[in-house]
Amino acid sequence: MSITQSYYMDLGTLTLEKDQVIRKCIAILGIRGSGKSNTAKVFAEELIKEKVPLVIVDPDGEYRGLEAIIFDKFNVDPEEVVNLLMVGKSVVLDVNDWNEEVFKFLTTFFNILWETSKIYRRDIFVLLEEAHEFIPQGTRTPLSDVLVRIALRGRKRGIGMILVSQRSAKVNKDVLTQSEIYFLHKVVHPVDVRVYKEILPLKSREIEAEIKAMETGDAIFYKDGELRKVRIRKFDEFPSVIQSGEKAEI
Ligand SMILES: Nc1ncnc2c1ncn2[C@@H]1O[C@H](COP(=O)(O)OP(=O)(O)OP(=O)(O)O)[C@@H](O)[C@H]1O
Repeated sequence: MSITQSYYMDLGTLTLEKDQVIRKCIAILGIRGSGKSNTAKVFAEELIKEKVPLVIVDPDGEYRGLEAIIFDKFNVDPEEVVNLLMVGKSVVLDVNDWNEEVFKFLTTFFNILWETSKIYRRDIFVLLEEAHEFIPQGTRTPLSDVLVRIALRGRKRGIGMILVSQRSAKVNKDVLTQSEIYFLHKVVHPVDVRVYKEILPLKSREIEAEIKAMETGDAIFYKDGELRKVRIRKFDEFPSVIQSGEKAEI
């Protein structure tokens, strides 16, 4: 007798099939403390369980406890890190100490990832925490250029993207409006509420009422015209199986 593999991602009151999410662009938005990083971590954890590796760009050192290799020094060959992804390992790039070296590393890394995925295609995800910092609206850098290209054209090469941001209005508009799945946590600022009004097919009053009632972990889930209020489960910071919680040395 064989054990059937589960292809379902358990996110709390929401269950998604892996095939519904791979190669998609997913936006997770909300104010500080609304639970968006928790949502992103739960999502990442479920992808890893389904053998879909991620590269997580983490400016706040929040992505501990995942089955992933953590880099916080960038004197490594970016190609080697791309190769880890291509063999199915997830990677956290802890970019807390932001400087020119990190910027160059990320730019080179994502360009190599883009080129490699043309030849050696496998389903992977790029997760950008504080996405407005990397793909801002109205400003271009060599890094934002390659990330926007991946977000908009990555699907054909197997690359999905997860954007996490507390400043919806400051994220590159093309990428945000072309996202295919949204987790919209609480927002307060009228500029960010307006972004939700552009995304959701609801009346302004309805959106305002929904947002007002939201608590930490609550989100509006929106995908292919389907709209649901969901509650995301809490990420377990200390899972029983940690393959690599230490700093990476390669
Ligand atoms: N679904 C949830 N159930 C229970 N607790 C949650 C949930 N989501 C988040 N929390 C808790 O709320 C706090 C804030 O969560 P989180 O860091 O995910 O928010 P955030 O929106 O990403 O904030 P920030 O922008 O500051 O990172 C954390 O202590 C987290 O454990």
